[in-house]
Amino acid sequence: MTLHVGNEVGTLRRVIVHRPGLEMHRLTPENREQYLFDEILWVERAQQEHDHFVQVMQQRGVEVLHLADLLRETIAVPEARAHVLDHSLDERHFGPLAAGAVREMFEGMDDAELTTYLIGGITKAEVLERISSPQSLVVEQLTAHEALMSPLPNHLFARDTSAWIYGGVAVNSMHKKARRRETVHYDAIYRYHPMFAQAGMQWWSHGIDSGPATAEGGDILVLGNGVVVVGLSERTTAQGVERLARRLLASGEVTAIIALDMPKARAVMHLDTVLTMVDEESFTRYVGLPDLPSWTLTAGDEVDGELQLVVTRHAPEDMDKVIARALGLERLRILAADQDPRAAAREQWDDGCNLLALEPGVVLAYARNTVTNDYLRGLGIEVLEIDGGELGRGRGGPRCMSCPIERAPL
Ligand SMILES: NC(=[NH2+])NCCC[C@H](N)C(=O)O
Repeated sequence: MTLHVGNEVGTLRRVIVHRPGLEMHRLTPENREQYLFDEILWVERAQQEHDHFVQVMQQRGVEVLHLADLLRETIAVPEARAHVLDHSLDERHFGPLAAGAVREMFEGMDDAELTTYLIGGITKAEVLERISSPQSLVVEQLTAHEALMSPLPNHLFARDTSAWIYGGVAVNSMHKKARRRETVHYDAIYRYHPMFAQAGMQWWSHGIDSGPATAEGGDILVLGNGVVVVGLSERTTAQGVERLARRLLASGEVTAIIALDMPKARAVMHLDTVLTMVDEESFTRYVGLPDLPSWTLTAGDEVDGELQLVVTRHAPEDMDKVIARALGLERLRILAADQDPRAAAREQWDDGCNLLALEPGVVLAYARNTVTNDYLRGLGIEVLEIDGGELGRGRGGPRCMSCPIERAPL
């Protein structure tokens, strides 16, 4: 089996997901916003919904890997364990007084326990159950149930933190502080986990040291035909796209990157909240999305060993044409149910456009978006539904909750 994602809709073979756990129990009405959730979750129900999500994929023959298993198996490698702790626990976060003692505490945990707290974060009270209080202003000023290490509830949205693009992986630098430590986990998994360490894939980016040059997987669509579409969004910056584009184009695996200039707003925080692919020529597109200006990036000359990029601007009204041309199509088939703008906005907010294709013309969707789903069915598309009443509270649907690592070619 090869790790390769050369398109958005070819038969999905292997995918990484994350089942909600301890980290979701950490969300409160006070902190949910800081953690990018619009509501707190009924965790047990969210887990049931997630189990169903996984089951639907498995029934279609998809091999589903769980982030927590991958992380646990990764930190079983001593070098990987040290790498994760080095990048998770430095004194900028814990202060010079507590950092040593906290590190020792984590080093003493077995792989399963360490995995739980790396993802779930740890409170002051949980630390003091294990070690006597270090002399530390950082620890001192927390109340018992405040987090000494923050939880990572957005690991649920596996799509964003790493993204497979053709024969390589981009380990992404995350825009929001609440998500930055997620990158450490994926970085370690792809470097050290036995499934990936010898796989020989390309690394399109090392988010762990990319800082403000952010790019997130929800903004990246691998169209096929050597083309990638990227959203310049609330989360993905032009700097991030340039860095990614340079490596992609230098490899020769990618011939063009189309960057769409998106509105910067929470409701459309990533491109896949408004545009996803359903089959080789069809896209669901949110009707409220205006035509966007775009740029095509292609390879230029090499100057002093560095590939220069050619940047070509396109007018908003050419958006679909630019994408169609790159795909070698006459035109795109744009799918958007006919409904009043408020109803359409409600379904977009509930991830009606955030579809995960399991094969061409077969998509996974939240059941609540009845108008969109019925409309797609009317066009002969097979829509597999899951409940997302709880899962959707952090604003993400089936596409966001999945990180494909292998898809069949078309
Ligand atoms: N690819 C996506 N649309 N991801 C949705 C991510 C939602 C998450 N709560 C965030 O704000 O980051």
